Amino acid sequence: MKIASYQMDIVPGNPSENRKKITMWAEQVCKEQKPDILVLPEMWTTAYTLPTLEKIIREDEEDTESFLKQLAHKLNVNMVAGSIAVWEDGVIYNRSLVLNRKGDMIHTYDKMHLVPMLDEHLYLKGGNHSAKVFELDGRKMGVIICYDLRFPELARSLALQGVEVLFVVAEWPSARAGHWEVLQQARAIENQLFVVSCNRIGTYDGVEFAGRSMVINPWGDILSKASSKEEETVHATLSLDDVKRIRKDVPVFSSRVPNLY
Ligand SMILES: NC(=O)CCC(=O)C(=O)O
Repeated sequence: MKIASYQMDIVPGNPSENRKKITMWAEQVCKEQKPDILVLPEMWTTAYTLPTLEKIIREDEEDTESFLKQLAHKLNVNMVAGSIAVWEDGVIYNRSLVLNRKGDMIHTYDKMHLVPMLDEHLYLKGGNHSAKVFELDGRKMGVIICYDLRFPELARSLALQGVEVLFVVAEWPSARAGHWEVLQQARAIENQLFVVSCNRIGTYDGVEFAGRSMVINPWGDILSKASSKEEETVHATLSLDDVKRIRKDVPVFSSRVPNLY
């Protein structure tokens, strides 16, 4: 299974420019590499333009969900389309979207842990539905959003639902870049699954973002990793049978004693 993760800079508060960037990138990467899954970062239509987010979303002249459906269908590619700010019933959610090759929206997830360090809780509402598994090309996967990475219980609950690939879509700041790398490896090792991340680069409102998007195998090895400052695509081919093999060699799941903790 071939992955292409787009470590991009985001034009703040300008959904149409960001849609254009993604169209150009997706068309090129699909033509040259023929990936099975494209991955985008967190809040890629707007960046963290939190105080003006509602205005930006309401004035956006195109529906991003329809845009993504058309793109996935046209390119015959699955998309873990990062997350976007969605205005619904008077509140804003940070919502992750997943589409299959036919352009069907097969999964959504609203970020449940809002990040206090970026004041997200002052402007957004946290999701109150548990994270669920989705299937792309017949394999079980899950997606979490940025700060969610700090909560091992969430990744474990997805692993227990059978997830083999965990996507982490992010706008993770450089100030905590060390945590970004180690936590991804920890989630991959403890849950014996692939971790595929997509972080943004660039700076907004004085915050510099860390890049370093990566793909990690279920043993914890980094298969592919982007730089900290450049727009680039992280490519990797996932051998999904490694999940079963590693879980057999180190049988963590059958050694658990959840009644004791
Ligand atoms: N966008 C985010 O959720 C950032 C998370 C973060 O800065 C951290 O966990 O540290």
